[in-house]
Amino acid sequence: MSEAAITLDGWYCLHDFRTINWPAWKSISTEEREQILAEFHAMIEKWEQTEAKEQGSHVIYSIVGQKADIMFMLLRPTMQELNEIENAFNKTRLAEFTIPTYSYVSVVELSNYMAGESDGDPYENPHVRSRLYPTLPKAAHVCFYPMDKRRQGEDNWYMLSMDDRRSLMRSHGMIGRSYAGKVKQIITGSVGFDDWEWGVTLFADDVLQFKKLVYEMRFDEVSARYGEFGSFYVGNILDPTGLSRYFHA
Ligand code: VOV
Repeated sequence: MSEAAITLDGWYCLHDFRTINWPAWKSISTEEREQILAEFHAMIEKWEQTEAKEQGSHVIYSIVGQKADIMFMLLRPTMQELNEIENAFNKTRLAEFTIPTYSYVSVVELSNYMAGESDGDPYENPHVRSRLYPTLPKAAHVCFYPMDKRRQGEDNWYMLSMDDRRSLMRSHGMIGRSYAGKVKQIITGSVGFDDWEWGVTLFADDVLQFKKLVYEMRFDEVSARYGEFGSFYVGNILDPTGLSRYFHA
């Protein structure tokens, strides 16, 4: 048996995709819409308080194309809290005008492929902590997709030695690092939680950098040979003002 990678696991993560029932939303009065949005904004204020206390984080994006209209990405210390938020949203009036379209459950993950020698508990290391328990960037754009590492015939990631995987991941990391300041990645592990092995969430102010990064990685062995990918979702940030504009009928 190959040596398993050791993961460090941080906050639990829910990507919640909804489609808006625009005809139903437009059919109600302006006054009713305002009441519904006030209830929704009050819920977001609570999320903001949680984020300010560094007990979780969230972002909301408008999704481009027909796979979904809106995405909530939520980070919380426990799976229970994620579920409570999901249920609380489902009980708001606004949820009556949304149709769940896709969701992804995972946990922020760091693997030990690039870990250097360092003493002590990594969970006490401030740099590691900032990656495991991140405040999500409020970047202009997001790109989300789930992925697996292939297990087919000669191309079985899970049969490679630790040294081989480490060397492949080093090359991956070098490409990633050349996008420093342009793209920020949050890798969430979902083995045992959802249908794919990882969720990849990328943040950038220049949307074209997603295409450049993902394309460049396609030629790198770890993606070219071992990467399998699900559907891609790309979106534009919705801050509180943007949200009000978004729901303005
Ligand atoms: C901004 C770019 C960027 C950077 C800097 C970066 C760096 C790194 C490092 C250093 C490491 C390993 C240690 C750790 O930190 O966990 C990883 C790990 C990982 N990555 Fe990555 N990645 C990036 C970006 C990046 C992208 C775009 C993708 C999708 C691949 C593609 O082809 O579409 C990806 C995937 C992953 C995955 C699935 C893992 C876990 C693999 C495993 O088997 O455990 N990643 N990644």
